[in-house]
Amino acid sequence: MQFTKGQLQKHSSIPKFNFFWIAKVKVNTQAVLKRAQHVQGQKTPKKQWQAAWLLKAVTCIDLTTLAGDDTPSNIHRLCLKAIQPVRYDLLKKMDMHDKGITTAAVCVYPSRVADAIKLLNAANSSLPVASVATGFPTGQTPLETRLQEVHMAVADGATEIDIVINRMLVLTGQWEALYDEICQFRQACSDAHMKTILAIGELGTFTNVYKASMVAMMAGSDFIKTSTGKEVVNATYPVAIVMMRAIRNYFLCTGHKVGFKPAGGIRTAQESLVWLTLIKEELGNDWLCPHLFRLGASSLLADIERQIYHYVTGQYAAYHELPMP
Ligand SMILES: O=C[C@H](O)COP(=O)(O)O
Repeated sequence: MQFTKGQLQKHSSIPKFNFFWIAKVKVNTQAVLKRAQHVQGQKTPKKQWQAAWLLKAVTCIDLTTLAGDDTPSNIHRLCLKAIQPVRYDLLKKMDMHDKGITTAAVCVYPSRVADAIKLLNAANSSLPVASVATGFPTGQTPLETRLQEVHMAVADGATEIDIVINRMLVLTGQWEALYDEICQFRQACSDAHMKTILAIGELGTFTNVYKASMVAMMAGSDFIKTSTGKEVVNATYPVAIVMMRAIRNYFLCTGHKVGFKPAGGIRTAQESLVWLTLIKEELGNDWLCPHLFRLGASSLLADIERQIYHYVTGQYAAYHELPMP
């Protein structure tokens, strides 16, 4: 299940930096923590409803590999898994084999974009290739280098770019400079879908997370994303609530829907159900689709397929029965 270019929402004109939207913000930490605790304690769907939600989660995954030892061969295996994320016979038993279920995208380093494009073209697949860029994961390279990286990933065929923000600009309160930098990334992305990674584990406070979310959206991000997966703290529910409230407020102010991508440390099917519940409750059903919600994960799919196997067969799969990339 893929989205077309037409479904990707682009800001028709990038709104100007509006200091008023962030000037007096103060996040109520206790209220956020209480809400996060509540959502984790809620019951999640069971039986066939759980299986349906898990398939929905699969279609929202950016299947990721971001490792120093990535090679063309593991990128090829990743792409094949993204094209057929759940075993055909399991989908057939669920009568879902002809529904075009794929992950939302594959996500790789810029140097591996060409490998992914090559395999996907050979497999006649139009699955999007996302690439991290801008000095991922720290963003600590000169601006020119970061911009060049975006240009190169786009030139190699990435249609989605996951940029990282400059945390120094957040921690020193330089909001307008942060806006200017993200606007430059937006321009460099051209028609590519831009997901802005806040690296929430390094922003210090919930208030900074809210402000950075707002600035990233003002600068034309299609998605805001929690983390690189390389920080000590990655996707957490309290931070997600702060980011989702920023998305909601931005929508109320502008009428523009920005997507949300939690990433980093999401490994179990049960967690994916909590994420889907949270997005449904905080932002509504419109966000329950790959063009407004992604799960950035390298190993989540393995557990989801395992749970689907259990739902279909009543047994847990041995490792060799569900090969992973
Ligand atoms: O953007 C995706 C993350 O880097 C994946 O993190 P993970 O390996 O903890 O699933």
